[in-house]
Amino acid sequence: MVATGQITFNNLRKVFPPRTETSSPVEALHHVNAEVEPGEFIALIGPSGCGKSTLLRLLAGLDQPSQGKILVDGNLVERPSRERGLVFQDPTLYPWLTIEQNVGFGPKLAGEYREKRQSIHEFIELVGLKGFEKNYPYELSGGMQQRVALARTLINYPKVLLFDEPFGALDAFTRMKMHDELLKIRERTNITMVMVTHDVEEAVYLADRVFTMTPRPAILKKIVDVNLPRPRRRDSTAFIKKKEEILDILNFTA
Ligand SMILES: Nc1ncnc2c1ncn2[C@@H]1O[C@H](COP(=O)(O)OP(=O)(O)OP(=O)(O)O)[C@@H](O)[C@H]1O
Repeated sequence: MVATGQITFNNLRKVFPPRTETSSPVEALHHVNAEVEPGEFIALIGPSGCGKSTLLRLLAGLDQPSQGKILVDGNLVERPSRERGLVFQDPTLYPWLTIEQNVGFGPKLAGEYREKRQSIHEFIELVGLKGFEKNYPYELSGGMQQRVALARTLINYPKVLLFDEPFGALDAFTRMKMHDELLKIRERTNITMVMVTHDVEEAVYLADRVFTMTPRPAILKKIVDVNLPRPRRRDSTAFIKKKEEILDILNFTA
């Protein structure tokens, strides 16, 4: 099987035009160059407003770079595609549809519901929601709703999964559980994952490499290889050292 989900950021720059006649253009990304290997887990971390979401939106094809380009498996990213699934902090499920119908919504629109019926159930099981197929979103906890959002994206068999602070609204215990679920899904699917996070611990727990970004205009300051064996222990000396290394790069004292 050919490994897919390789990403190239090539001299990427994004400048937003001035909002008013007296304001200046905002340079959100300044010549970002990087490669992501198929199946890699990348965390993007940096201060608020530094351009992390902008980078993710460009990768999703929701916006266009001012200069440079993004390639996925050698193909130019020009528009959104089911090959690049996006998961936000807010799961935005359809409240009037059951879990099964939410996950099957995309396939239904594409006229593929019958072919994908089995996959819909497999993905619901994969995210740990077997038995909740007929429930409605309001009957689920925040963490469970986020799992539905994940299953709804996975049903498209994306090559790349993009996360914008997906667990930011969850309590600490649920978040830790979701981390392990996500790593299990990655092991099973080998999908490349790119996650924007504010949480250094989350980045070190999940990622193979952490891209640290500077304040505006965001440049990739340093790429940190996490290089810790899995499963990772949050209380191990090596884990704590890695967190400190990243906090140092971001100019925070640990
Ligand atoms: N559509 C837009 N028009 C003008 N400026 C924008 C637009 N989108 C983002 N920006 C600006 O670009 C900069 C980067 O924004 P971005 O949302 O990417 O930051 P971020 O690192 O994700 O922030 P946070 O961590 O707070 O979510 C900010 O200064 C923001 O105000």
